[in-house]
Amino acid sequence: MVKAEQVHKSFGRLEVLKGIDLNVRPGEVMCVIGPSGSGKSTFLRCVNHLEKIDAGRLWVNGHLVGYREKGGRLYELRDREVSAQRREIGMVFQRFNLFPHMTALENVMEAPCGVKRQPKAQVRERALKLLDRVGLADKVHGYPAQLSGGQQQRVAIARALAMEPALMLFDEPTSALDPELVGDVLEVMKQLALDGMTMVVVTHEIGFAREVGDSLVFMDGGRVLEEGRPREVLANPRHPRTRDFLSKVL
Ligand SMILES: Nc1ncnc2c1ncn2[C@@H]1O[C@H](COP(=O)(O)OP(=O)(O)OP(=O)(O)O)[C@@H](O)[C@H]1O
Repeated sequence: MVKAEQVHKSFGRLEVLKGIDLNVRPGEVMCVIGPSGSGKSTFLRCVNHLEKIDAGRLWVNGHLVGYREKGGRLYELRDREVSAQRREIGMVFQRFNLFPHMTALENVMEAPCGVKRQPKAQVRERALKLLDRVGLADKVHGYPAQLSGGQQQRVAIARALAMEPALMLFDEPTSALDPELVGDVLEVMKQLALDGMTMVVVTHEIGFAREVGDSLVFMDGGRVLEEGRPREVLANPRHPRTRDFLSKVL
């Protein structure tokens, strides 16, 4: 589902990813932790075609990101090919990015996907089901300003799911929330994982990583310094930088 081989990415002279090797198999949940500026978001953005990698190879949902391989040569993808591949990926950000002038239902119905070509009644039906799935059946006509941060984030998750993605990316989805609202969002994410969704989750929620993650990755300085089963990494971090980081967040 996601396979990174020696992925490098720089912004000008700042090298942000310095040879990332990672593998997320179908149905797996990979949680990524690490200090601020370690390259976690940049990696997710590369997976979602929002940034171009400088070197290495990155496969997402079976496609080589950004390129088509033919006869041993690489050809850059056209915009519509990139769009088609991006529709197989749902992404949820720290900030919910909802349209403020649209209700929860309208926000989910607006999801950028092939669904748009379906009859409106069908799109609406599906959006209602998704809002029910994230526990917001009674809030479908609420505007973002009338919803709590946690409810807005659950609308954002429903909107990402409307594309029927094969892969969900979460970039610190609970960091902007008041502590008492975090649990509901994590519960929705846990349910998704139990339903078999493949997920990459950048998070500071160590409890979620321990309980739900199939693997835990520690990134620092643009490198993966440690990767393993969450319980093993958390109980017995091998790299001193992982140990140091965990001692601050646990
Ligand atoms: N578009 C950009 N242009 C220039 N520099 C960037 C850009 N995006 C990210 N960076 C820099 O790349 C580095 C890694 O940023 P990134 O957001 O990937 O880190 P992170 O581990 O997700 O951090 P945080 O936990 O604070 O979100 C930072 O130094 C950041 O300032």
